[in-house]
Amino acid sequence: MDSKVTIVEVGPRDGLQNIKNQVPTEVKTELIQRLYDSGLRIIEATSVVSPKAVPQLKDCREVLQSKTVKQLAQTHSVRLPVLVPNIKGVTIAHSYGVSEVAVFLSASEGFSRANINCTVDQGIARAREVTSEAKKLGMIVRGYVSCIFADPFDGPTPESAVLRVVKELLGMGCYQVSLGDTLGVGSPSDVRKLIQTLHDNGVSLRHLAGHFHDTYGQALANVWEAYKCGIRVFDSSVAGLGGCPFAPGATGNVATEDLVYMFNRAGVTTGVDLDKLVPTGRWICSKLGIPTASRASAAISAKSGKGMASQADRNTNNPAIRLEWKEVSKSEGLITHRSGASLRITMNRPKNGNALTTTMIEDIVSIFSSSANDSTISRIAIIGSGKFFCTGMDLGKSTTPVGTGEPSANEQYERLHRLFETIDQSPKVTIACLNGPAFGGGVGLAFACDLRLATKDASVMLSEARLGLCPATISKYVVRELGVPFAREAMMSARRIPATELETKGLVKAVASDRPQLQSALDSLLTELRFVSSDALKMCKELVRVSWAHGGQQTQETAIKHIFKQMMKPDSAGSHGVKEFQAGRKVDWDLYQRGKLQSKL
Ligand SMILES: CC(C)(COP(=O)([O-])OP(=O)([O-])OC[C@H]1O[C@@H](n2cnc3c(N)ncnc32)[C@H](O)[C@@H]1OP(=O)([O-])[O-])[C@@H](O)C(=O)NCCC(=O)NCCSC(=O)C[C@@](C)(O)CC(=O)[O-]
Repeated sequence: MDSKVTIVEVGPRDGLQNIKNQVPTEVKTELIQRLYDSGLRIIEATSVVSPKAVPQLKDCREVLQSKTVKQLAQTHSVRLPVLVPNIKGVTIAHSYGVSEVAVFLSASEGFSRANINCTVDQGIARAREVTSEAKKLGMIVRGYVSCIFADPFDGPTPESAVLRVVKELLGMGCYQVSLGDTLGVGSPSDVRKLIQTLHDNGVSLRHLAGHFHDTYGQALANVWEAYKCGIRVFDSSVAGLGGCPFAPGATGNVATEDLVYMFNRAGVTTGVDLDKLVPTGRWICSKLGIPTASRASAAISAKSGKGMASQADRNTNNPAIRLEWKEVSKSEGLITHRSGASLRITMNRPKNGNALTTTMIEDIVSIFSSSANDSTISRIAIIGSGKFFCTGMDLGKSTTPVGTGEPSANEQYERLHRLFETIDQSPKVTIACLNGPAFGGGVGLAFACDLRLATKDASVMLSEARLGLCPATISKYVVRELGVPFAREAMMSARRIPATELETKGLVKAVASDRPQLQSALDSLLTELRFVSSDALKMCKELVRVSWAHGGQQTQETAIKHIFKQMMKPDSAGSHGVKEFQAGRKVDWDLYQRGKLQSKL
């Protein structure tokens, strides 16, 4: 078997075409450069299609005339094909000096109509025209056939339909046809059967490429099977990005990193440097704010300790997620800032590890209580200043009530109970930002909150037993969040549990490399949360609370029914959200809330 394969990197086109938020042109061109630097030598740069159909790639002209693309094209060491659907696309591409285009057809009617607004026959006629024009202009043309195994609207695709389109594309002058499992539903046995049929009907395998999406986790296996059948060219996308806006439910392409890893292990040359490609995948994911879909990349990053950095990078590199915070109050040991509908409480006794004094406890309770009825506030974060998040109750000689007997013990119990219960019962989204270690009551603060972010140096320690105490008032929240076995072990060992361990167990949402990145991760999370309704989250919190406390009992059923009725009301957030969904609009719930309040004034 030939021990060399060619990879057609489709990340900048297929990978990005379905991303909702507009990716800046500079990011797209930097991605192309980085892919080139990783050794990829065929990179589909963009598509020149209707900006209404694919708004994400509406900056195709800017990409094509960018310094990066122009310089790369001049080196003649890389091919930068561009996807075009019609003569307009070829003409535009040609005017920007493009020397290779790709035409695309569907083997099935439903997807053809959705994707290019015509029947398969009309698509073939259009592709013939496009190919002929492109060749006249001196370009080479690649062909794609989509939906080789199934169509999202029509169901399974007959092999005869694929054969027909492949033959048409080759007949009109495409030098190669890429077989697209657009839905990502095929498995290796389907791949073998189809390739066999094409081969038996006179299609040379030298003219075929594989393009496998990974919806059912079969993409890499499909590549391997196609390779064993004799295919030597594969399309893939860095970090497994991608998906077609017209193929609902389909996920990204096979990840280039996984492909390279697999072929490297098999001694098959790809020309790609995995050590450079993996950071490229991490980088683009950080820019898009999404995790990688590449298993190889995740494993390699974890091994080199880069996984956490990538999480942090993902939260800091995006300039759009820096929020403006304004100080709104300051008291002994606490500073409160506000940004829109979010509050951030900073425990500010760094010299004492932010140990909780009576005043601090009362002030925290007061902030949470007053915001509970304030519909202009949707989210509350709590963070520490200095090295520690919070070292728990103040155990100073003159301040601690430990060992002082009944009346002060009762007072302290009431105070702590009120603190944790007020946070736990808050109808707002509550977020603990562990900027450093938390001990005892500090751990309680963290686990009475809904969500947690942490720096990599943060940790939690239920240190009480070392002092002859036990995590009494906080046990309610700690046991609920940690689960019985882990909570028992954490209490009994009184050991330091690092943020990374908490992250692995899903107890911390993200780990940042340092404090500035923690702040950035918080800003990013708060921004994400604007797009979920605070009313809906209040109901979600209630559902979780009731299933924890009364799971399987009538109380739970009654509460669910009550929440369900609230949700279905004509003036509910749900009623607005569903209408906006039907109109194809994404709701910024902070703006919605503000509008609602203004209309009441
Ligand atoms: C095919 C059309 C154009 C038909 O769209 P249409 O609405 O039938 O045709 P139209 O000619 O009336 O064009 C509509 C508007 O688009 C403009 N337009 C028209 N063409 C272009 C062009 N080239 N560049 C820029 N603008 C263009 C045109 O000027 C007009 O603008 P308006 O007058 O309304 O302002 C449209 O449906 C379309 O652009 N579809 C693109 C679909 C697409 O890009 N899908 C994703 C790629 S395919 C894929 O991902 C699968 C693949 C390849 O990866 C393999 C696999 O996995 O299967």
